[in-house]
Amino acid sequence: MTGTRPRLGHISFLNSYPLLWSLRRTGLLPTVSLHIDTPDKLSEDLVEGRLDAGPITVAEYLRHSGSLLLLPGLAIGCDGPVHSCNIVSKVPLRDLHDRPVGLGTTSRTTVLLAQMLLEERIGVRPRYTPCVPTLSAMLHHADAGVLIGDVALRAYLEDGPRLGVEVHDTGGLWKEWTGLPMVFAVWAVRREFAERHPAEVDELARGLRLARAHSEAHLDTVARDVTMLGTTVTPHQAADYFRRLSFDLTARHLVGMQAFARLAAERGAVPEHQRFSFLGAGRPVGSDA
Ligand SMILES: C=C(O[C@@H]1C=C(C(=O)O)C=C[C@H]1O)C(=O)O
Repeated sequence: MTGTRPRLGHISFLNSYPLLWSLRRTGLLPTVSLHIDTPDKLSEDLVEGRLDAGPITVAEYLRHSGSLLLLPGLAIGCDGPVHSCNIVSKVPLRDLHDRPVGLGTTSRTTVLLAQMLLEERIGVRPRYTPCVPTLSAMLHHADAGVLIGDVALRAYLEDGPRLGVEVHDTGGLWKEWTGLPMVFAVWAVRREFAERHPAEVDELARGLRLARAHSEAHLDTVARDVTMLGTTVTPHQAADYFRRLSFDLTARHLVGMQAFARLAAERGAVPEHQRFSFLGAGRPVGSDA
């Protein structure tokens, strides 16, 4: 890559380990400046211009879509239960009316989805409160909580059953409700950065898609390597988890994202009439990965 090294975000959760595993092997890593953080921070950094490109939680993308271009073929989503975007609860969800529910501060999309599910699907109106994203904090301060990432996965695999709390999978609940895939995060580049550095950004987008495809072709090997992260997740659990996640942004995922955008707009949580603008739309892009 010539001159500019794009400042690229990377999510510090297990869900993004396959991409990092591949970035190390497919040659893109030395051409970028990688910033690893939680999705809330990365989204804010991208919107405020401290990053040039990277993953952004869908709720924040919908709030700032005018200044961003989506990178095709990249997402963190699911088509059914995902195991790491959960409502954990001491009581059945239908008993949460007027009860405190903690919203984990690392999430912007799952916390919105959980509110839709609780209010529009289950029919309760809890009292929401922002909360440190750990299971113990949630259960200490509230009757239920919304958690994402590794702590949510651990709640599903170990802590929930051990502590006797219910773990409700928002990906699964969304699928039962709408029949659609759910997209939690997309990859985007700042529009003005893409206009100033078109060649670098095309190369970045192609390199990321190549890395995604490479990791998808080697998921069992990637899952075996998770033991090096010091996580309690076993390679078998990791392989199952990685296969639940959708890393591609397919036409069906976009339909799911549109449905989420509509419901979010009805609640006044994001602007109405979203148009998703992709990098390369309207002009020929070099060869595709
Ligand atoms: C599947 C996940 O997707 C995520 C959920 C996000 C959110 O709720 O805002 C943001 C980014 C992704 O990390 C997860 O975190 O486990």
